[in-house]
Amino acid sequence: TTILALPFDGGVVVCADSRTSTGSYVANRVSDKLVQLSEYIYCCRSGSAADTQALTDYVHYFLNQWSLDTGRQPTVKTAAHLMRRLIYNNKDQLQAGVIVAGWDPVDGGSVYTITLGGSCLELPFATGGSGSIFIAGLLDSEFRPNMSKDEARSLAKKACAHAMTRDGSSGGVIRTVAITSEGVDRDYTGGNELPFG
Ligand SMILES: C#CCCCC(=O)N[C@@H](Cc1ccccc1)C(=O)N[C@@H](CC(C)C)B(O)O
Repeated sequence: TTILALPFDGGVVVCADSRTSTGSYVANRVSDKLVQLSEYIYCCRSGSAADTQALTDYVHYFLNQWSLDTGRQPTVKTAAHLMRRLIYNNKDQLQAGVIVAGWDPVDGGSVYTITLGGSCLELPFATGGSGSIFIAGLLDSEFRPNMSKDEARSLAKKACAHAMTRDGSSGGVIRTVAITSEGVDRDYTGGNELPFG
């Protein structure tokens, strides 16, 4: 997997490849690793498909319940710490490396990475999954705060494409979601490969 989250002026773009693998077999070449946790918050999944599906189901449920009780939207920080608690408290049974990112009126666009051990770090931008090692330097050199939405989306796709080329566990299409106060806007690049392509 290759996942990343890049804040920009007014929001954040999240990005992922679409490969689920079991060894060298590609179990799903069109997976969706970008999961909506609440109206303006998304989770980028890496690690065990099963564990991260269960974790995002729980956090989505908790945030939805909280919004129904309070009539408010949760902050990204709240979503990230809910996720962190679940991962930390079950660390011996989970394989989940996730990025929680989104927009809220308190902090604007923000990004939290949660490691396998359950530590939660807010970062200027984040990348994760097996493919992230190939693009750490590219992003260090090319990421700038306060880019435009289109600049951030283009950089995300460029970085993800390089990782998908080099990492055998990443591939398929490049999915992105741009999250701002106006809502969420999803797209994908690639696809239409021949069935054996
Ligand atoms: C189908 C099936 C069985 C396992 C599928 C399955 O979880 N694959 C994992 C790799 C993995 C992990 C832990 C145990 C085994 C196999 C996978 O592709 N993870 C990608 C992200 C998830 C969210 C799709 B990525 O991190 O490469």
